[in-house]
Formats: sequence, C-alpha cells, structure tokens
Amino acid sequence: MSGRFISFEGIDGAGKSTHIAAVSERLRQAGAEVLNTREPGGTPLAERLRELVLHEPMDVLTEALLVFAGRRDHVRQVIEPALAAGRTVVCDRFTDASFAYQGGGNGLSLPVLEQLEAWVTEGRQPDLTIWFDLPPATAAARRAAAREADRFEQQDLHFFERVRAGYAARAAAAPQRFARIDASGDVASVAAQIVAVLEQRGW
Ligand SMILES: Nc1ncnc2c1ncn2[C@@H]1O[C@H](COP(=O)(O)OP(=O)(O)O)[C@@H](O)[C@H]1O
Ligand SMILES: Cc1cn([C@H]2C[C@H](O)[C@@H](COP(=O)(O)OP(=O)(O)O)O2)c(=O)[nH]c1=O
Repeated sequence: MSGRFISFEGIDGAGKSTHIAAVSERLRQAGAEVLNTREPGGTPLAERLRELVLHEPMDVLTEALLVFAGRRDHVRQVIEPALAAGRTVVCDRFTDASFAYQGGGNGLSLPVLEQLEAWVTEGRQPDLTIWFDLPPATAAARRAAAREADRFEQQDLHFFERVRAGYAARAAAAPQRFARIDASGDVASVAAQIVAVLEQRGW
C-alpha cells in the first residue's frame, strides 16, 4: 500500500521545525516508518540548488526554475520511492511554498507555477498539509530572537503578508488537503491542534 505524504507549510518563523520531530515520533509510535525530508533540498543535487536559491540574488523565474528542478529530483529519487515502499513521508515544505513565495511573495504568475507543478510533480500532492498560520509580525519577532536571516527572511512584513495570502489561496483551493493551525499561540496549543488534526484522520 502506498504510504502517506504529509507536508508542513507556513511563513518563516511560524514554528514548523519546532513541531516536525514530535509529529514524526507520534507517527512512528502509531506504527509508521517515517522518512523526514525538506524542500528546497532533500537530495544532494537539490541541497546544492537550495544553497543558490537561499543566498544568490536572482529573478523570480530563475528562483522558481531552481526550486522546481530540485523538487523534480527530490520527487523522483526520494518521495515516490518512499511512498511506493509504504513509508510515511514528512516533508518540511513542498509545492505550496512555491505558490506562496514565488507566486504570492515575488509575483510570479499562476499559470507559470501551475505549468511547472504539472510537469514536475505529475499530480502528486501531499495527503495532508499542515499550515502554520500566524501574523507576519509575530513570526518576525520569533525569527529575530532565533537566527540570522537568509535571502527570504530579510524581506519585510508586506512580503510575508503576500506569502501568507498565497498560502490562504492554496488552502481555499484544496480544503480537504489543508489543515490550518493557528500558530500564534504557545507551543503547547499548537501541538494540541496538530494532534487533533492527526486524530481526526485516525493517524
Ligand atoms: N508557539 C511558539 N511560541 C513562541 N515561540 C515559538 C513557538 N514556536 C516556535 N517558537 C520559536 O520561534 C522560533 C522559530 O521557530 P521554528 O520552529 O524554527 O520556525 P520555522 O521552522 O517555521 O521557521 C524558534 O526560536 C522557536 O523556538
Ligand atoms: C520549498 C520552497 C521554499 N522557499 C523558501 C521559503 C523559506 O524562506 C526558504 C527555506 O525554507 P526553510 O527550510 O523552511 O527555512 P529554514 O530552514 O530557515 O526554516 O525557502 C521558496 O521560496 N520556494 C519554495 O518552493
């Protein structure tokens, strides 16, 4: 039987990394063989592309072509084989991030993104996308306390408002797949919401 594919999404500083390990552990306890991976990245080639995307200046179409090139490699080398072997794939970001960041944040047109998505993922979508939603100012305060900013994290609040709107549009278009989490509360309240989402699905 094909495994489950779960992605985590949200603006930078939303709290994804804080919760991914615990969710993965919970799935393991329930009997799943879990593979943790991330985008941009997830294969040696895609990790090299990630370095370029996060640190080199480039126009938005170049950015999209690089993240989708990495995604193609990741889907073929890692995600599809793992799902075919019945594993649960837990991925820190996937195609929704391209619609949110390159589309919402940087203004790349929807038809271009839809074409790239169709070519690269060939209909593969996560079974569940856990979307950490919160005001950009809250996320920015968390980031500032935590780490040095990469190219995306240096953007202003308007940029992250557009990214957030990009996620909201993707969620509205696929309400069965998306679970919106109110990520503005404390760590315990976010964890409780995620557990409720998994329980709802019997996972
Ligand atoms: N619910 C929360 N309340 C307050 N701080 C949080 C919360 N969740 C995460 N943090 C902190 O915010 C920072 C960013 O969280 P992180 O999990 O790295 O976000 P992301 O992976 O989504 O960018 C970290 O320092 C983390 O400890
Ligand atoms: C997957 C993906 C990520 N990104 C951006 C979002 C993030 O700012 C950045 C890296 O994501 P992430 O790994 O979540 O950053 P960090 O390790 O700092 O928490 O890449 C895109 O712009 N497009 C994409 O398709």
